[in-house]
Amino acid sequence: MIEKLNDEERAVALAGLPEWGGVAEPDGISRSFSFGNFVEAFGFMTKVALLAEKADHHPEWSNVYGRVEIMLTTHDAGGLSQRDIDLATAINALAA
Ligand SMILES: C[C@H](O)[C@H](O)[C@H]1CNC2=NC(N)=NC(=O)C2=N1
Repeated sequence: MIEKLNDEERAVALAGLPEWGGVAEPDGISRSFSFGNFVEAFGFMTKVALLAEKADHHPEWSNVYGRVEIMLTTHDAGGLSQRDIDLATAINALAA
């Protein structure tokens, strides 16, 4: 069973993900991505979807034209876990 990160683990993880901010409710992290148009944004979402499915860890997200908002939390743990940090790191690599 995956567990929530403790305060120290959380601080270390967030320091390594400066583009991501903490979300209180639900306990997680979020990042906003901007693309030039809808096709680029949706192409990015398609890549994230494949990553997420492979990891069996799925984002809560929204898209408006070229903007994609992603929030990561672990339902099974009731908050932020290492699985969110791993997925955020992989998403950052995709967006780089
Ligand atoms: C049954 C299934 O494996 C679980 O519900 C997985 C799927 N994707 C998930 N995604 C996220 N973000 N949190 C989870 O706890 C989670 N659990």
